[in-house]
Amino acid sequence: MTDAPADTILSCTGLSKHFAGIRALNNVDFFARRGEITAVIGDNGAGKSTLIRCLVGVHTPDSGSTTFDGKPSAFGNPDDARQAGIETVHQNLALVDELTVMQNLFLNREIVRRIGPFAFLDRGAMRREAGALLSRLSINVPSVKSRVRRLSGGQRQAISICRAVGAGAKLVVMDEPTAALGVQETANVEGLITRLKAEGVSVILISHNFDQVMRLASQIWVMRAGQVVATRRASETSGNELVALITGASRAA
Ligand SMILES: Nc1ncnc2c1ncn2[C@@H]1O[C@H](COP(=O)(O)OP(=O)(O)OP(=O)(O)O)[C@@H](O)[C@H]1O
Repeated sequence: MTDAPADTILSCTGLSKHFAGIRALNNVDFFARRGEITAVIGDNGAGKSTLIRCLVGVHTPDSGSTTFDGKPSAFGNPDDARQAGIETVHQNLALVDELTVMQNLFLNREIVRRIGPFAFLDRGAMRREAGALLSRLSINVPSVKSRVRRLSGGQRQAISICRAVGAGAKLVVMDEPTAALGVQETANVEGLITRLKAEGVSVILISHNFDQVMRLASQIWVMRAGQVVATRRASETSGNELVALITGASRAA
């Protein structure tokens, strides 16, 4: 493959993974550059999610090596990846419906104030920080006190992404972030992804939406049957070429 460039934030070499007779990943080399949006595309079952899950500690690869932020990174579980600065925004959003926007943003990283031997949740500080984060990322929700179950799909997706940024992610991995959204909400979430990039956050985006990939990504990786079959700068490819690479009509590597 193309050698990983100096500004690589995450990479893997020779990554393989099988499940009970299915070779889901076969000797995959991949990299994502710092501060860029990197897309991974491919047909159903191509191995996109398995690749991402191996990179963020959900699956243990059978073989191969990975690096993150300049260091070897064999994450044993997603918490280790999170500690290192990788947040994953899943298709089935991990938000708690009955909690407020603020509570979701600070889930498992609540701000605590200590007075003598006592510890209190500092709701004022969390409200202020939540408000500042939403406004910095131009996310519109009725209030930080709104229950997440009252929000639209696009607002919920935005809160998930916002939580990743609030947690200090250097890299946010998104698996089909707009698959369930309408046109306007998709545009809002795409705007947010672009703002992450402007803030210097690196993004890996799995998407079936070619137009979206061409609009957002700088580098596009194409997978087929568990392998990377091509990688392209978005500026040097076209929707037609990507379709040909995905289906195997083009064998260019
Ligand atoms: N936990 C698992 N157990 C068994 N097989 C699995 C598991 N996860 C993935 N696979 C298989 O591995 C292959 C790659 O699946 P993967 O989900 O990575 O593809 P994908 O490109 O993300 O597809 P999609 O776009 O449909 O999500 C498929 O054949 C899939 O059925």
